[in-house]
Amino acid sequence: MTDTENQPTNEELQAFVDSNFEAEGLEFQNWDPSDWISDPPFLSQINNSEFRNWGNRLHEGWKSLGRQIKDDVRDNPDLYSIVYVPNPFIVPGGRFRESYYWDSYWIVKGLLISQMNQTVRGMLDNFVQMVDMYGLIPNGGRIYYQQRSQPPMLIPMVDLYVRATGDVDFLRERINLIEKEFEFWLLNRTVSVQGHTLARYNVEFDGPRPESYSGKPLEEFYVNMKSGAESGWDFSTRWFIAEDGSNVLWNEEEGVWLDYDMLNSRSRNYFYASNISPLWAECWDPISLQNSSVINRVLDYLDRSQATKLVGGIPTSMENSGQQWDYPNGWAPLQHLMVYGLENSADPRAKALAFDIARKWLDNNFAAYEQSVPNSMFEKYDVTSIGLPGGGGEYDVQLGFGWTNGVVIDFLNNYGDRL
Ligand SMILES: OC[C@H]1O[C@H](O[C@H]2O[C@H](CO)[C@@H](O)[C@H](O)[C@H]2O)[C@H](O)[C@@H](O)[C@@H]1O
Repeated sequence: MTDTENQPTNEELQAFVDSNFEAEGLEFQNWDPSDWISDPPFLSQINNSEFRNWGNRLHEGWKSLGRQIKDDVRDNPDLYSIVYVPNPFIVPGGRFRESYYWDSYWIVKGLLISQMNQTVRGMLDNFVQMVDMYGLIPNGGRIYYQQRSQPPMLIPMVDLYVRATGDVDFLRERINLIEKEFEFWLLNRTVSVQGHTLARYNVEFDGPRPESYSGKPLEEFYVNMKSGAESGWDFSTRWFIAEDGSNVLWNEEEGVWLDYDMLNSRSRNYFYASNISPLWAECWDPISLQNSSVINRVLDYLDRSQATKLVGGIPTSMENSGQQWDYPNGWAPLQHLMVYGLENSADPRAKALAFDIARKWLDNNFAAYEQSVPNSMFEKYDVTSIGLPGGGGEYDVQLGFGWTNGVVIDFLNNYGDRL
């Protein structure tokens, strides 16, 4: 910096990086998962032979997305940006070469169907260790992600694991740290609205996101950007209109849960695929919301929104902003939340819609897989067509792809006998 009077050119910066940093990926060693089996039982339940072969390829894909951190990172952590964790894990893929917190829920879902229980156990232990080290689970497994988390999925992940394996001792032995993560959210990410406690994403650190430096010197801007990233929806018009915020979220006029604008004390009437996530989380109050009518009202809302009419799945929003968490992109986790929110309601009309969304999503992902060379799974898809990856935002669409593969394996497992 002295040589360049604190004004290095891009070329000088690149030359410094090349001569002082190792190439990417050298923090890992080979890993051959010992719990990987050929021909896991879920494949035999898939009637369509093309889908069965595809499911098999995705099951094989866990090996190429698996990573084990080498011992030198443990011994010399200051030389690396990756957070040392002892157990192997599955990464999303592409530019995302570390573990990601909320992505792992859908990865775990797929791994359990692939019967890779030991891998899941290790991944959960890694997360529990991060809670112990940092008091929260960082957005991703890099030291520069320590200031913020992502949608809190540790408890749902442990729930998936314990239900699949019956390993209650695992939970018993780690319950204190699992509770510690829950307390982090209660203490640091809640606000009181109309006498209710609401959770929100809120990262009160200034400075730009370290992984995506842009140089705009505005503290509030940075806090908003990081809070958006903590939501996992970086970025979307959902965060650009006003601040985001049971009963406070339920909107009686629309018949659905909406984001809440705390500045203006009112609902924000925009379609987001997350609007029906209370159905998935089963956290709505059947008594005050009159159980029987809620599902019908939500189905009518979805019908009016037009979001269920697109050929390739559910869009993230209906705003075409050029951001990646907006129309016309569909993301695997949002399809999954929508499908199981509807499926678990046990209402016949809702279950039919759940199947329709799952089928459209599979058709879209499969066509894109078949049409790409080499055959690829994508981070997101365009849901206004069949067979095209999504786009927009601050980086090119990534291939791999952890949560996409997990959701496809889950849909094939659940609906494969009807496809
Ligand atoms: O699939 C991994 C994650 O990918 C996106 O976000 C990540 O990249 C952003 C840009 O570098 C970064 O700001 C963010 O914090 C990362 O998580 C996606 O938006 C995430 O939902 C996803 O977990």
